[in-house]
Amino acid sequence: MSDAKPFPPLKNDLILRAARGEKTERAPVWVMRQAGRYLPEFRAERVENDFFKICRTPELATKVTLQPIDRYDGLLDASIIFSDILVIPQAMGMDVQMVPGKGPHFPEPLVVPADMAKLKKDVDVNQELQYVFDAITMTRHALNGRVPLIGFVGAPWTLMAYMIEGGGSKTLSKAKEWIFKHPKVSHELLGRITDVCVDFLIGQVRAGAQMLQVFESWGGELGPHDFELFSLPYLAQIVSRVKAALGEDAVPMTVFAKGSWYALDKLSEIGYETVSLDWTHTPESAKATTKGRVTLQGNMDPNMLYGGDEAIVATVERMVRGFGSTGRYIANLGHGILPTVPVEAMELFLKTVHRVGLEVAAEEKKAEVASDIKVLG
Ligand SMILES: Cc1c2[nH]c(c1CCC(=O)O)Cc1[nH]c(c(CCC(=O)O)c1C)Cc1[nH]c(c(CCC(=O)O)c1C)Cc1[nH]c(c(C)c1CCC(=O)O)C2
Repeated sequence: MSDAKPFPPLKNDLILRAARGEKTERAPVWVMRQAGRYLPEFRAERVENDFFKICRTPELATKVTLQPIDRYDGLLDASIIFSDILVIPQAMGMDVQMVPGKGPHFPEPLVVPADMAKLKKDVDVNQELQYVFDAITMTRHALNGRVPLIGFVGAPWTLMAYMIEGGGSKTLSKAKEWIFKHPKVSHELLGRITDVCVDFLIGQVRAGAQMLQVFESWGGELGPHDFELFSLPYLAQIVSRVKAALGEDAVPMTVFAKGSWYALDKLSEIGYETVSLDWTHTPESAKATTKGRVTLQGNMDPNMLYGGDEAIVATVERMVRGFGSTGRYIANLGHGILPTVPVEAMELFLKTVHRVGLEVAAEEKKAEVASDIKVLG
C-alpha cells in the first residue's frame, strides 16, 4: 500500500463527527439506496449494463456512486459505494442474478443443510471481492474529498435468509425452518458468513471506506428471543472483530436492524457508534432508550416521499426537531429510497433537512448562550 496515491483531503466530515458524538454545525444527511433506480441517470446506465457488471467494473461503480453526489450537489453529506449485500453469497460460491423488475434470484439456493458443502470454505476476500475494493479506492479518489465514503455488508441473518429463500420472500418460512429445526447448522452457517463479513469490512476500510454500515434488513422478521440468538451475537462479533483488527477508532460503524425496535437498547451497547432506525420509533422514545450511548440515524418513512411537499416538510420538521440537530444525529430515511420516488421529492427532503437543521442549531446555540448568561449572572 506504500506506493498508493494518497487520498484527497476531506472537505466535509460532518457525518464522521456526528457518528463519533462530536457537536456538528447541523445534522448531516444521506439516504439509504441513494444511488439507484429512482435516478434517471442510473436507469440509463442499467439499459447498457447488467446490475452485477456495474458492481464488478470499478469505473462504472464509481460513476454510479457519484450520480447522487453530483445531482444533489452540496446537499448530501456522505456517499455509499455502489454494490450489493449479495456479493457475499457470490463470494461464497453461489450464483446470484438480478432480474429486472423482480429483484435478486438464486438459481440454486441452499435447500437442505447438506447443501452447505457446496459453499466455498475459507473465502479469500482479496480474491473474490477485490473488485469492490478497487471500486472503493477509485471512488474515494473521484470524490475528491467532497464527502466521506461509506462501505457496507449485509448482516449474517439477512444473507442466510436470502441464501435459503433464493430471493425475496413474504414469510421467510424456509430460512425459519432452518433456524428452528436445525439451529446448530444454522449457527455454523451464520458463523461462516460472519467470517466473510469481517474480512470484507476490514478490506473495505483498507481500500478507502471511511465509515461502515451493516444492513440487517430482515431483523424484524425475528421475534426478540430469536433475534438475540440468531442476529445479535453476529452483529456484535462483526463490530468487535473489525475494531480489533483496525483499531477502536479507525472508522465509525453503523448497525441497521430493520424492524427490530425491541432490540434498540441491546444494539446501543455492542460497540457500534451509530444505530440506524426505521420509522417505528419516535425521536423521544429512541433517545430515552439509547441514553446518548450512540448516534441515531434515520428515520422518515420512505413512502413519505410520495406524500407531497407539505407532508415531507412537516415530517422533516418533526424529525430534525425531535432528534436535535447538533449532536449524535444523522438524518436519513427509515429504509431505502423507493424506485418510483420523484427526484424532486428527494431534493426537497434534503433541502428541508439542511434548513431545519440550521434553524435548530441556531436555536440550540441561543439557548446555550442564555443559560451561560444565567450562570454568570
Ligand atoms: C436487502 C438489500 C439488498 N441490497 C441492499 C440491501 C440492504 C438495504 C435494504 O434493506 O434495502 C443494499 C444495497 N443495494 C444497493 C446498494 C448501493 C448503494 C446505495 O445504497 O445507493 C446498497 C447499499 C444497490 C442496488 N441493489 C439493487 C438495485 C436495483 C437493481 C436494478 O437496477 O435492477 C440497486 C440499485 C437490487 C436489489 N438488491 C437487493 C434487493 C432486494 C434488490 C431488488 C429490489 C431493490 O432494488 O431494492 C438486496
